[in-house]
Amino acid sequence: MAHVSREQLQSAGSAALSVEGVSHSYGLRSALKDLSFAIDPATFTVLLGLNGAGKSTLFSLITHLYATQTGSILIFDHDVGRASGEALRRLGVVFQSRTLDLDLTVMQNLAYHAALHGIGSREARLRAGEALERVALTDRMRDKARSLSGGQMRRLEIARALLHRPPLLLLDEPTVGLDVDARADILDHVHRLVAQDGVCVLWATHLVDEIGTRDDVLVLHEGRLLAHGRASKVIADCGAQDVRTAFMRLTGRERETSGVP
Ligand SMILES: Nc1ncnc2c1ncn2[C@@H]1O[C@H](COP(=O)(O)OP(=O)(O)OP(=O)(O)O)[C@@H](O)[C@H]1O
Repeated sequence: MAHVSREQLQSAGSAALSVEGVSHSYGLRSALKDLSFAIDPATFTVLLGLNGAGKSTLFSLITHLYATQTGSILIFDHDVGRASGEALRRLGVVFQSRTLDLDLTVMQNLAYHAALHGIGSREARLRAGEALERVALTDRMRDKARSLSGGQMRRLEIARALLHRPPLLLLDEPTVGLDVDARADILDHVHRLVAQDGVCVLWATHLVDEIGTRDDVLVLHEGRLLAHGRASKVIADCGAQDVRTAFMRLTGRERETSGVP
C-alpha cells in the first residue's frame, strides 16, 4: 500500500477502526457483549481491561484469526470478514507472546515478514534499514534475535509490524515482562509513531499507569465496553481524580481491597 499521510487519512473521514455490534462466545461462555466503538486515524487508544475482560478475543476478531459471529469490524472502511485482504493490509500487529524467530538474525526476521507481504528484496532491505535505525538496532542487524534484550525484541517486533506501512497498529500487552525503563521506552516510541507518522494505535493493557490523561481509553470489563473517550474526560465523568479510581468506580470494585495494577 502506498504511504498515506495523516492529513489524507483524516480528511478522508473514515474511522481507522470501527467495531459495530460485535459479540463473541466460546460455546456457552460469552466473552464479548455487543461491543460498538470507532477510533480515529492518527490517535493513541488504550484498551484497558483486567485479565479475562475480552481484550485478546477482540484482537483475534480484528486480526481475523476468529470469524466475526455477530456484528462487523471495519478497518478504514474495509470489512475484516468480507474484504479481509484489503482490511488486513492496513493492519500491523504485535502479539502478546513473542513471535520472532530467535535463530534468525534481526535483519532476517524483517526480511521474512517483508516477503510475506510481497515486498521485493531491494525495497525490503531499504525499509528494514530505515526501520532499524528508528528503533536504534542498526548495529544489531546481523545478530541473532535471541541475543537481544526483552525491550529490544519488542522494538524489533514493532518495527517488523510496521514494515508494510499499515496505518493501524494493534499491540496486545506489549510491555509484559519488561523492566520500568524498557516499558517507558516502548511507550514513548509508540507515542512518537502516532504524533510523527500518523499511525493509529490500539494498545491493550491491564496497567492503568500506561494511560496518559490525553490518551483515549476504552474500558472493557467482563466483555462489555464501560467507557470510551479521552482519559481526562472519563476520569471527570466518574468524579474521580485519576484513571485508577475511575476504573474502580466503573467496574464497581471501589470498595474491594484488591487493587488494580
Ligand atoms: N479459546 C477459548 N476457549 C474458551 N474460553 C475462552 C477462550 N479464550 C478466551 N476465553 C474466555 O473468554 C474470556 C475473555 O478472555 P480474553 O483472553 O479475551 O481476555 P483478555 O482480556 O485478553 O485477558 P488476558 O489479559 O488474561 O489475556 C475469558 O473468560 C476467557 O476465559
